[in-house]
Amino acid sequence: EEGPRSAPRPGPARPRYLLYDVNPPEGFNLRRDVYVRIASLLKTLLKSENWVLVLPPWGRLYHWQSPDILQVRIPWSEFFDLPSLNRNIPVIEYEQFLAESGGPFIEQIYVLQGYAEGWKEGTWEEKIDERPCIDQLMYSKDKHEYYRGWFWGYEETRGLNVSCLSVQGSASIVAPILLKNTSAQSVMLDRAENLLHDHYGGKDYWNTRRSMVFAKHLRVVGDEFRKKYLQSTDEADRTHYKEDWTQMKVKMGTALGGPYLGVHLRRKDFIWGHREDVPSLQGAVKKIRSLLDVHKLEKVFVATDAVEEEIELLKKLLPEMVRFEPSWEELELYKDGGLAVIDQWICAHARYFIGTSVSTFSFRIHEEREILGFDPKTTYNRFCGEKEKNCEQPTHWKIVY
Ligand SMILES: C[C@@H]1O[C@H](OP(=O)(O)OP(=O)(O)OC[C@H]2O[C@@H](n3cnc4c(=O)[nH]c(N)nc43)[C@H](O)[C@@H]2O)[C@@H](O)[C@H](O)[C@@H]1O
Repeated sequence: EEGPRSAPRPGPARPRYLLYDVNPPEGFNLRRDVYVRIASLLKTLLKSENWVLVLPPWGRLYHWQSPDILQVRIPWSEFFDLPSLNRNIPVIEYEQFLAESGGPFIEQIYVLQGYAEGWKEGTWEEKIDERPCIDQLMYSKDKHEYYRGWFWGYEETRGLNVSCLSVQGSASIVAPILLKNTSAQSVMLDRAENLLHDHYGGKDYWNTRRSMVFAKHLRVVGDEFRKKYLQSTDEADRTHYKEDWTQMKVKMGTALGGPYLGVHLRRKDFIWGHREDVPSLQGAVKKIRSLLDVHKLEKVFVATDAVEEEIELLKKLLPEMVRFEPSWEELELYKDGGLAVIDQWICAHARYFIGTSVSTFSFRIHEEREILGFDPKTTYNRFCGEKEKNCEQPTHWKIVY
């Protein structure tokens, strides 16, 4: 058999486990980006040893504020298709790690941090060193000398060793430390967002990104909504999807998209900071109306995290807007993460898309549309703030196969 699935795994039969976590305030779609960085580290490790990536359970995210539902210890399979991830790199869920490794212990934890002294201007160099911890540790020793920590809400998990690594560089810079400086069977990198991409926008980047296929049950919900409320089907829209991402390679400009405008309107913390690059609701609606006109579209699908008051105002300003409004049962079933996926999936299938400045939620929609084969002109668009002088549009990151 050919392809990444059959890639040989050198080394002993028993794998070593790589775990990671991200700074608590970071959101869902920033975390998806950190996964891509860690996946390229794992690819580097696999060149010399047998490693498996343990997927960090989702939960306790700042933005997941829906009341009355418990959103911790959520496995990746609730949002993503595990077989698809496994066609890129070997991954397992945390529960499987617990079962396989026989215990709640993570042998070595490295907390990644910057350099206390910063760096001198104009002298950027990649480096990594074991250093004293700068910030107060989020781990503490219990009476048995084991380390306790957040561990994704798994209260029985313990760390055996915790130390800090000052790092300035791309993900694979950690590889020599994992291969030579430690013999721990399981190693966790905390604050993994401190690592940069090995090669942003390159072939490995896109392979990993393409492997992050949304879970089928969420895609089905999005597809049914498109059909029912937006007259959008894959046949009519020329968005042909293959379940196996390794078999999918669409020529740019092939996809037409459904007869609607897709909008991602990020609010909450994006407006609380009074940022110049985010529009008022009136400004956004004005832009939406002009786009509907230019592209001769009648329907507009809006994905937003706006608070109830703002939604009410939006409804007044734009009565024809279509949104995915979950019932209580749907919310409980899909959770805030699943609703984000459904919104993104519907925006990804629109004839034309416009998003919010520097929101990773919008960036992930750009990528999804790039995978589906949309003309970049219909994708890399964002709202401008009313007072913004130089409203630069998002960069086109061309897919590489
Ligand atoms: C200020 C920064 O903002 C960054 O947010 P940004 O890139 O927009 O995007 P995310 O990292 O996804 O975080 C925003 C979260 O808010 C919710 N959300 C935002 N827009 C929508 C929407 O249209 N529909 C639905 N269903 N949910 C939405 C959702 O839970 C999403 O994961 C954070 O990642 C950083 O950690 C930091 O907080």
